[in-house]
Amino acid sequence: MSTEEFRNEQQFITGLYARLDDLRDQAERAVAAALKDPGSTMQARRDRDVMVAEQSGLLAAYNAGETGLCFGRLVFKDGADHHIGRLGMREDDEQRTPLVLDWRADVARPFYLATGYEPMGLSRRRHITTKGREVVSLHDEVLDLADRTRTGHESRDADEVLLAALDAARTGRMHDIVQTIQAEQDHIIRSPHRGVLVVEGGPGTGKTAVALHRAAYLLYAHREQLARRAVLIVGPNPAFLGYIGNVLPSLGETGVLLATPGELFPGVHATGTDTPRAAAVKGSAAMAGALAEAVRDRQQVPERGEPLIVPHEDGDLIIDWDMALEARHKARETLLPHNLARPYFVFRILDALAEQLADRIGADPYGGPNFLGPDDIALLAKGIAANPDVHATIDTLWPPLTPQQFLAGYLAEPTHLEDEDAAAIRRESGPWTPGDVPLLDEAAELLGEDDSAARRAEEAERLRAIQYAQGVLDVSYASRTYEFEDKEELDKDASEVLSAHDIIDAERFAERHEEADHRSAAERAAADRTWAFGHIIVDEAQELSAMMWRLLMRRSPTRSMTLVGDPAQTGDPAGVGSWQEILAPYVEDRWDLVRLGVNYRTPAEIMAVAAEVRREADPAFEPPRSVRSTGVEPWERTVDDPVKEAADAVAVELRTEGRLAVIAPPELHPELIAALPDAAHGPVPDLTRPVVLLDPRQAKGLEFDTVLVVDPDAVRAGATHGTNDLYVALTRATQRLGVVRRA
Ligand SMILES: Nc1ncnc2c1ncn2[C@@H]1O[C@H](COP(=O)(O)OP(=O)(O)OP(=O)(O)O)[C@@H](O)[C@H]1O
Repeated sequence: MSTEEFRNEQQFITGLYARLDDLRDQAERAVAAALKDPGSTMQARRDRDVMVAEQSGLLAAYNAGETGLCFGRLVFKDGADHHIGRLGMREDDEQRTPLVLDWRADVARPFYLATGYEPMGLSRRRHITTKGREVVSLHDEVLDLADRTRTGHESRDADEVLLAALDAARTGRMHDIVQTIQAEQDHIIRSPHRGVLVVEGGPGTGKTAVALHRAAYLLYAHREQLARRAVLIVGPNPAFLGYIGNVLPSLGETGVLLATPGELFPGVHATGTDTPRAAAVKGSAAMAGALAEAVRDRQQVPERGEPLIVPHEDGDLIIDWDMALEARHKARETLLPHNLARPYFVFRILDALAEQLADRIGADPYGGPNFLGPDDIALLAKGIAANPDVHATIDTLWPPLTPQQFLAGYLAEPTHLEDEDAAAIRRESGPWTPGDVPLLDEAAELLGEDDSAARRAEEAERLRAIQYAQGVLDVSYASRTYEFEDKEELDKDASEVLSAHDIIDAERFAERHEEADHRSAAERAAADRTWAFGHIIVDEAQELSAMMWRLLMRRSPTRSMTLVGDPAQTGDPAGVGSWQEILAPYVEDRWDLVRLGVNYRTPAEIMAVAAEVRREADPAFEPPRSVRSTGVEPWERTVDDPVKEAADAVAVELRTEGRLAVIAPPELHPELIAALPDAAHGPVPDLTRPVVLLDPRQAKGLEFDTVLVVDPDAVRAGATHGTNDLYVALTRATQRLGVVRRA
């Protein structure tokens, strides 16, 4: 419809894109010029790195703005009139007049919250739908009933834009929802709650969408702090991370680390899998105690009456029960982790051995004082300390340990567990599993890193940086004295004019510049086990084990977290049942719970089938209310050959638009792969392909236009939480569901 209103809007949007092109150009040129300049001094290089990082961030945001740059407009009763978009932009004039407001700005809030009852000062709200740079449609809602002006774009159905988004064919990648965030979601996204916020809701209620938009909002509202400390988003599996990976970049945000729980120990790739029983044992809180005991077991003393004897040039050295026990007691008394307490043990033994040798060599046979002077004894001690056999023997008692060495040894011979539990996790070799990752982290805490060499190098670098910073400050100070030649004037003004010298000392100056590391905060965080994140978001939080929670809490000393999940979808045998149980050890009852109750994904017809499955376990179960009903009933067939039936059904369903998933228990996959040669499959399948084969666990968090669930009885019987897995599988479709049952 080409009304004048429409033409005006198009003109505005065209102007907006022209401004975007300009800004993008400027940023591109700035980055290109900076990269060309090698930087003559260290300072220049650091400045350049900061600039490149800043401008690259801007560039990413401008590129993200290309689609759906502006999607709304708010006209207030008082005449104020604002366009709302994916990012905020200003005019290139002296006042830097706002052209379009970032959706996260406070002024933009009525776009999501205003209603006829609560118009929040609005007279009219407009949804602008664009395709590329073209305006496709306008939907106006009149919120001020006294306003009689009509544009010809007034919408009869307020949810038209939302329903169009929900009905659209899926692409295999999640999209942002900035244009249609609903009020209940907006409250969570912008929640000022600083501690742990739990968002609970059934399938399709937008938990993932809300979590991601909350990350974007927090990065906007607390940019300074969060850009430095980074935001961590934990998702259940790599396919899921691929599925959600575009949402934040599409909102112009890149300072975020996405990881599965199995990726949270730097340097370890957890490619193995545990049996359900092993996963449950490894995930249980009891493991923390067992590992702590096992570390103590690695701090040994010789048997009583069976001392260790080390041949030495000045005579045999004897490490006996008494000596080692006393040294161990002293080392443990420090309360330091194993590797950091180890030097105390070693020095104590070396001292005792030196004393032992001195007593023997210098002893006066007639009972007089020892013949040896302090210098002789020092020389003896030096000889002992330089003897590699002595160290090798001490190592057998209190060995330096890496988390990997320790855990591999522990898994080969698990201790401090019930026999059956120990048997379930025993493993001589093989790759690390995701269940091992929190155990490695626990071990790293118990052992403490022996990072003395790295720390020495770091300290040397820091001192060098301070020296350099001192030089820079001296130059700045010198230039100031030059400006205030008159001594009197200098004294007079010194109290009013602050220079860098007054504000920071060299040490802080150096630290500030260290922050200008070439890598982004997210990259640095990924490589650092001890990184403290500014905020952590956990999706499918119900899946994490008690041991995994210990790891995550270590990464979040401020306990600034958003956890989203649905206990009814728990699949992992080690998943912790209740939020209270998860959180009480860390924050007691200082956490907030909010619920989402509307299902935006699954049509009512499909949800009714899924709810029946849930009711087997929980007869009172009420599913979240579906926003849509499509009139298309799910089908179910019982056949002798479910694989053939599934392949035939795929051929039929492929005639409709969008993506299709075949969700089947893992044991059926080889046959299904043969029957569906074009289907994407494997641990990280390409979700953008027309047909994808998944097992129910992989399907977590994903969605498709059409879903075929094959052999549901095997899904239900195949896992600890088989009914939950089936429920997850049945709730993945946005349009059509078929179930192929084995006769
Ligand atoms: N306000 C909204 N506007 C448009 N689409 C929305 C909105 N809220 C949710 N959706 C869509 O609904 C679908 C389900 O959302 P999401 O995956 O976040 O749900 P979920 O609660 O995490 O589901 P599950 O627990 O089943 O994984 C997605 O396609 C999402 O984009």
